[in-house]
Amino acid sequence: MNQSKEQRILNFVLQNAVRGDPCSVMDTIDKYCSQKEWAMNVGNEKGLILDKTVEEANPSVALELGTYCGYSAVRISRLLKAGARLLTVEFNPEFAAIAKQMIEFAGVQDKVKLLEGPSEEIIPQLKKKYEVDTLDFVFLDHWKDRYTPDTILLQECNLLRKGSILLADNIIFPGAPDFLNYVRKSPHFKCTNYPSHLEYMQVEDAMEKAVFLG
Ligand SMILES: Nc1ncnc2c1ncn2[C@@H]1O[C@H](/C=C/CNC(=O)c2cc([N+](=O)[O-])cc(O)c2O)[C@@H](O)[C@H]1O
Ligand SMILES: [Mg+2]
Repeated sequence: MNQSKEQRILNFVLQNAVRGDPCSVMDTIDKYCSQKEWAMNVGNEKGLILDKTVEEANPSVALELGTYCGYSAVRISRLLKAGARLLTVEFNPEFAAIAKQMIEFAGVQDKVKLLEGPSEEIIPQLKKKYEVDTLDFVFLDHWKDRYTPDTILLQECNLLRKGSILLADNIIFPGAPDFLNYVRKSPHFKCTNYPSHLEYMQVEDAMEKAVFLG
């Protein structure tokens, strides 16, 4: 059975990146996806916005929705302080298996916990099953029509505290119009837009930061 694109990306990393070096893994994925096969990793341009936002949040507990191949899980976890952790959620078993290997190869497995399942089921389990009090940082990069319901669910589950930072990918392309409308109209969020470009393409995109005001 011929390999999936995601398997080809992982193999390229295993054969070309430096084991235990997160930057090498990120650069190798970016090289493959810009030169060989496009894939929906956040990429290096929007990745820098992600880096700055993670550094601003300096999270003890971070959540990512939509692990895919693990590119942003590696990107985020490499910046976490000692003892901090990233919980990343992925419901496609094939992608989860790829991401697990990517995270281990990068050497960040001690900081990352990959939770396999749909976000709508996992979010309500975070407090009791995964011993989360509140989330300091949330990266939204899963199906775009899930951004709003999951943001509401995070609030309903009391997982956000005053100052929790949400960062959403793909505000322009593919677009998350209902999410943008929701957070910008809500009195509970202070929003900032970061214009950028779609990963590996000369297409306009943007990220939106939404700080929870309590
Ligand atoms: N409710 C849920 N719970 C858990 N995992 C879930 C989930 N919904 C989706 N996922 C997973 O998150 C990833 C989806 C990303 C959608 N991004 C995209 O569709 C996307 C598309 C483009 N694009 O088309 O240019 C560019 C981008 O940067 C993109 O992020 C996949 O790995 C999928 O299995
Ligand atoms: Mg994305």
